[in-house]
Amino acid sequence: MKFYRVKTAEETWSYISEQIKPISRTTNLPIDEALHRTLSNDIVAKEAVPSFSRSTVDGYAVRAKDTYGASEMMPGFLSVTGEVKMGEEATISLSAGEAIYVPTGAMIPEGSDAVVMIEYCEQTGDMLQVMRSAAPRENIIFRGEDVEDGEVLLQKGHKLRTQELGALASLGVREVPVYETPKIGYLSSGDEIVPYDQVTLNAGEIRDVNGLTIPQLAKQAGFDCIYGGVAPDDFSHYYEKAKQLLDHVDILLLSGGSSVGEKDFTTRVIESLGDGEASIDIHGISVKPGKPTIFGRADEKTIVGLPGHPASAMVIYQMFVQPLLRRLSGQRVEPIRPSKVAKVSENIPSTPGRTDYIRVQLVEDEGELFAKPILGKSGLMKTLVKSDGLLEIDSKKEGVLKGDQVQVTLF
Ligand SMILES: Nc1nc2c(c(=O)[nH]1)N[C@H]1C(S)=C(S)[C@@H](COP(=O)(O)OP(=O)(O)OC[C@H]3O[C@@H](n4cnc5c(N)ncnc54)[C@H](O)[C@@H]3O)O[C@H]1N2
Ligand code: MOO
Repeated sequence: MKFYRVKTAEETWSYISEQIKPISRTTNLPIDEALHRTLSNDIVAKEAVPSFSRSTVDGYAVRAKDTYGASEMMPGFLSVTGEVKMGEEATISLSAGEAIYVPTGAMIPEGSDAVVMIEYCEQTGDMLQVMRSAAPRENIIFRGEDVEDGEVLLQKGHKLRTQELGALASLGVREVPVYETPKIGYLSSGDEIVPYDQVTLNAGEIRDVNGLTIPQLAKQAGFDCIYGGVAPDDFSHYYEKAKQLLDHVDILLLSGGSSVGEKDFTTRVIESLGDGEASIDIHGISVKPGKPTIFGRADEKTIVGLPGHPASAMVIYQMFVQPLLRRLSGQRVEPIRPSKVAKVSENIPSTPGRTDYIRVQLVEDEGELFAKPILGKSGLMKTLVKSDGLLEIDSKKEGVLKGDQVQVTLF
């Protein structure tokens, strides 16, 4: 038995962005409940923001050209004809040679195209001395300068952060159409795996580490994840557990049994799931760690077979499952991952043709940041405990050299 349909890391990302479609269910949510959700439609502004031109300073609204040449030595003289009150309409308009007092945020009167700050003015009775010239548009936010009426403010697929919610609030949008969050199911497999809260172990048993780490990573990214327990290395029991879970979720994550051993049933389980078509699209990614990873589909739902080794499962989750979940939740663009630039502390060889994810610790030395490889087998959790992030060595390289500058993707 061999791996088949092995893909490179790049081919796997293309598969995710091209073959995986966002889940179709959408809902409308009040904006104060829509943080981190993804828009399922464009948001078109139905009004301009701001709806009136307003001053950004406390000062005098003027016609810019009336102030040209004004300086402390040669002030310009204007006559003050009134003031605009906060939150009220500017009822008077401004003519040549006139100035009207405006506080910060107040409406700019008709006829004015600039505001001179009070620091550069001196008012005596109705007479204003202006000691600095103002350029047209200076100190004014114009009507529609933030958002124009009819403008597409946000596009379908945009993930809503606090600043987007603020922009929606300014527009008076109270509800937004968003994709439903994909429901995730997670199931561990292996005769040796016991629940992680089991106090004593019998010979040969190990605790379900992935059953804790993977649902926690999903939770940290804002997804709900149903934990399905542990399936034994027995096709029909494994199949039954997976089938039950699949009925309630949009995506199923299976851990273990993804390799090519006699008891590695994950491929067969995926192929048998679903009432209609089921397929294995990827079996093996040319990466280290985590080569025995599976991407398949059954009943138009995505199923991922994660490698059993805990460090491999976490790396594959970070590099491939997380983008897959974002894609399923309708996100259009890949967000920028938090990363740090560091120098490699020692030569790290790698095999061309395979993308390596090296677990690294970031160490500061005399003001410089170094990426120190934490080498070790992918069954060892402590390699991840000691690490701050992953250094990717792409498949064309034979490694990185001591002193090379690299980007470390942080956990
Ligand atoms: N003949 C080959 N054998 C293996 C290959 C290969 O290419 N040819 N690949 C190796 C690599 S690399 C990995 S990674 C593993 C992945 O195998 P599986 O996905 O089939 O995982 P298992 O065999 O079920 O488990 C591997 C290892 O991890 C432990 N494990 C499994 N599940 C959990 C869990 N939920 N929590 C903690 N630990 C878990 C399991 O006990 C095994 O020790 O295959 C290699 N073999
Ligand atoms: O691909 Mo495995 O995860 O290296 O141990």
